Amino acid sequence: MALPPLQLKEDVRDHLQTSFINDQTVSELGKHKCEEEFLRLLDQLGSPPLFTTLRVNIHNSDCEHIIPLLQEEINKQCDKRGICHFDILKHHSLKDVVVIKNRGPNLNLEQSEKEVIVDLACGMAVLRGADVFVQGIMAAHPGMNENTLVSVFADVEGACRKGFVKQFTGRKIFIGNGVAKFSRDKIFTVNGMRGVGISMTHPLYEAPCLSDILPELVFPQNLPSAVCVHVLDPQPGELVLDMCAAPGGKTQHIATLMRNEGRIVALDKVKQKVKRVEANVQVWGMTCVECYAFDATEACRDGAGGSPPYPAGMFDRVLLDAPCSALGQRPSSFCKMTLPSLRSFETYQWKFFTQAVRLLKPGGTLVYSTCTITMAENEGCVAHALKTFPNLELCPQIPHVGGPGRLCPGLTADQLAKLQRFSPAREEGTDPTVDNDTIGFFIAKFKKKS
Ligand SMILES: C[S@@+](CC[C@H](N)C(=O)[O-])C[C@H]1O[C@@H](n2cnc3c(N)ncnc32)[C@H](O)[C@@H]1O
Repeated sequence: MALPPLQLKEDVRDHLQTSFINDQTVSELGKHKCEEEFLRLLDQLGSPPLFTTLRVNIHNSDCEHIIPLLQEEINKQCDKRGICHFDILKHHSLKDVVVIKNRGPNLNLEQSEKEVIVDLACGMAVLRGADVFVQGIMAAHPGMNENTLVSVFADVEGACRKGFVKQFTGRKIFIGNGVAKFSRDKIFTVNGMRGVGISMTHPLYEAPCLSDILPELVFPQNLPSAVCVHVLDPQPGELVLDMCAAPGGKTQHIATLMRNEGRIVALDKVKQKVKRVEANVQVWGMTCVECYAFDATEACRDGAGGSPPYPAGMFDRVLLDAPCSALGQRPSSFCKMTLPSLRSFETYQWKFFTQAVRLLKPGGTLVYSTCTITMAENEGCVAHALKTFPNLELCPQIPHVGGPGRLCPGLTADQLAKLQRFSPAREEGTDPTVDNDTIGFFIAKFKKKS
């Protein structure tokens, strides 16, 4: 293993393990297999997916036109970095997704004694193809000048102080080699330094760097997020609510599938983040979206009007891409979350869920999704929803490229088959594919009975 498994606080890990290795899973697979699967899951979460996916703008163009343009941009980038080109292919079933196979891990890289330490978020972005931006650099070897070859490490536990001079001996992981764009002095003494600080010429994992590539034509997005909006299946002319919209990737996708016809209400609690949603829909020329900074747990109020809150029974479709513990994100080396904060998501999500059900028209569609792996935030939430709201019916999903829901109390085999869980712990011996080597993600689709 080139990278260590995801490290969790002990009680969080125990909690997860107990819910994963439950009576149902043990009787189906046996305890040993369940334990192995859990370890595989933590291993995979520690490494980046081997595929990069981008959603393309099929409102103004199509894959046939966009792939050559994208190929040209990415080839230029590869030539600049001195790495081989990547092939870009259409996804086998999603008409608006293209796929790039990354490379790695490169286990033959020699490490330089000139080390650069970057913060964990920066390190995780590098593992998915980014360069090191100056803001992410925590420490650098005193002999680092412009064009010095350096080895880059991520500070796993956030223990390195900015500008630390000696060699950092805390927990760190090697993420590749690169060339410094500035001297150490400049990075730590000149105010307001920005831009690429280390160009990653030999990263542990090679993937294209996608920031700002053809923003009006492509949107880098994890595959399950794109699947989620296809499952919602919004139609031109409908009234759709995106309850937790920022940064707006799914809002942009909903607008595209609606061919910019109809009305989408996009809410997010954080005002600054709402600007990102606006920018992401504008860059694709979408004008059917209204964005509001609003607390979606209070989005339904009788007698309300044209801006939030809204009256019950108003929306044709609701997407609840809920705030969650985000334990499906990859790569992820270390999670500081405590057990009480992990557990707090279940109650928080329920507040959104009850509002979503009220806001939906009879006959309307609700899609609930998370980017986490816990049972309580996923299958547990669905079981609770079906018990609480007899007027909700669980629906099959199209497309269904992930696996079924995970065995748990309260859901039948038929119901689990209607859920879509993307689990990075793919079965032992199976090759990674774009559909099984993803972030951890969960989708449930409901219909409100008339
Ligand atoms: C999983 S992210 C949504 C990602 C988004 N759907 C996308 O695809 O780009 C969850 C979002 O919920 C927002 N959020 C958290 N609490 C909220 C609340 N009470 N009301 C509305 N949005 C909230 C967060 O700010 C965050 O942007």
